[in-house]
Amino acid sequence: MTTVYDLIVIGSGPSGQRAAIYAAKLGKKVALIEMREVVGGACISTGTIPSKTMREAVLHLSGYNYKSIYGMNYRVKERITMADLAFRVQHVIKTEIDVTEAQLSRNNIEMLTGTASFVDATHLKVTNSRGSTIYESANIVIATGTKPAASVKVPINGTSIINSDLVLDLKTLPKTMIVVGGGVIGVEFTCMFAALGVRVTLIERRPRLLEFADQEIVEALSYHLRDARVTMRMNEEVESVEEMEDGSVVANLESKKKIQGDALLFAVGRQGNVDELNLSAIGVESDERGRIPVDKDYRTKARNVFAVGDVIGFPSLASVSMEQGRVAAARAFGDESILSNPSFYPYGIWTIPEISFLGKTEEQLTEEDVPYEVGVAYYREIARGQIRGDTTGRLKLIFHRENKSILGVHIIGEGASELLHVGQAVMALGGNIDYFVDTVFNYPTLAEAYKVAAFNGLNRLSKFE
Ligand SMILES: Cc1cc2nc3c(=O)[nH]c(=O)nc-3n(C[C@H](O)[C@H](O)[C@H](O)COP(=O)(O)OP(=O)(O)OC[C@H]3O[C@@H](n4cnc5c(N)ncnc54)[C@H](O)[C@@H]3O)c2cc1C
Ligand SMILES: NC(=O)c1ccc[n+]([C@@H]2O[C@H](COP(=O)([O-])OP(=O)(O)OC[C@H]3O[C@@H](n4cnc5c(N)ncnc54)[C@H](O)[C@@H]3O)[C@@H](O)[C@H]2O)c1
Repeated sequence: MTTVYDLIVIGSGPSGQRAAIYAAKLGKKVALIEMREVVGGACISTGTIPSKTMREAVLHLSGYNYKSIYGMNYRVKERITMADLAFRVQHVIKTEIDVTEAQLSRNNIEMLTGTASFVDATHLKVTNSRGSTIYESANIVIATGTKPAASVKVPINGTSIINSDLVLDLKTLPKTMIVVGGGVIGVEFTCMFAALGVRVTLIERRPRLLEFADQEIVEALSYHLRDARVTMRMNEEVESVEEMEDGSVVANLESKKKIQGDALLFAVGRQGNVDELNLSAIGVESDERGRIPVDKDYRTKARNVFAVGDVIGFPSLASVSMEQGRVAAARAFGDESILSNPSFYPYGIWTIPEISFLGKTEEQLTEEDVPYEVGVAYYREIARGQIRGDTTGRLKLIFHRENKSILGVHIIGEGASELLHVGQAVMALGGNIDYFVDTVFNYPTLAEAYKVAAFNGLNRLSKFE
């Protein structure tokens, strides 16, 4: 007898978990298929959680946040090892897995272990070491995520040539490191290794890093990278990578340059996990990056099959993936109550210093001929900035010149990702820049930067009145 469910979700990362839990809350019979031994997806095992925990350990042990107060030689631990970083990461991974398992279990979600593939649009085959079983469901959510993109010309060996899944497998901290790819992953790890004193060369084929972020903020980040002795090679493409006899690594660039380092991190994007799914059985095709096309409700061409999270492409964030999972599960059962607006989705980039933003960039607004003005607050003018020792951060508000509605919030500096949510709430609730002027903020806090930036912007406007 085939077991029948109301919803089957493939993949237990953030998007799959939220889809499964939302459907369970609607009283549906739900199963979650996961091919790994543990739940949580790339988010908990190899992506968000390990990298953000590693960053926290780097900041703490290197004393990074206090160097401007106690001097450049201040550090909590003299010789930081990869084992120091891995120790903290393993602890957080374990607790996150426990929390996730408990959530799934108390919502009565049935866990099926194995690799899922489509038989047709309502039947899935799940294969594990004990064999294959067929399950049936009227609705299916694909939440299979991504893996690091690979190249035959880059021999990943797990010791000196690695991808982001393998960073914590490095036995020792290299003295010099090559990072290929100036996207979020490449830049975040560049910052962490540079803060540990590693001399990093970052190679990016485009003219600038983090293309989707506001240019002024990226320029500020580039200043910090150079200050941390990072060499940036923009407009350069890595063609192949070689292991040398002495154990070092050489990146061969298309421009015929050769860059040598003790280790190389290959971070040139991600590839959707679609190979095992047998998508042709349901008439769905993925693109060359393994991304599955969907409509605004996350339905694929097979109308009862949804796809959410990284496997559908940009922005590929854990935060957004969770929301996509929730929306897809709701739509599968005709629930239109979730009114999620992608224009208010935030971006948090955990560089050092961190960057966070939402809404439009100055470049986008210029392109769209929107009349805007900008208000900026520098952390060095904010008492909390001085107290925390971050005097280089800044918060930029972009607002409409005529109705003063907020069009974008862009922050670089300590606490940026948390601080952004103040601007997000005001934007989402339809407030304008006057809100910040008329509101009393706790003092001394970084949130005060909103008020300073609003005054700065309004002062610029008043020059035209
Ligand atoms: C290094 C790194 C750092 C990141 N940092 C951040 C961050 O700071 N903030 C942020 O918001 N996002 C961050 N992200 C992105 C975030 O991790 C992803 O957006 C998120 O994990 C996507 O969730 P998902 O549910 O789509 O897929 P995943 O988390 O990838 O989970 C997919 C699951 O599906 C399973 N699966 C795949 N195929 C099958 C199959 N056929 N059968 C059964 N199971 C299958 C996989 O085993 C996996 O467990 C980071 C990513 C990386 C790589
Ligand atoms: N803080 C966060 O939210 C966070 C953190 C990490 C990852 N992520 C997600 O993970 C996803 C993947 O990140 P990513 O950085 O791997 O991918 P990406 O696609 O964002 O960046 C890859 C970069 O590598 C460059 N590149 C490609 N081939 C190259 C070559 N041969 N030589 C030199 N440069 C080359 C590309 O031009 C691009 O800028 C992102 O979409 C991101 O949303 C999010």
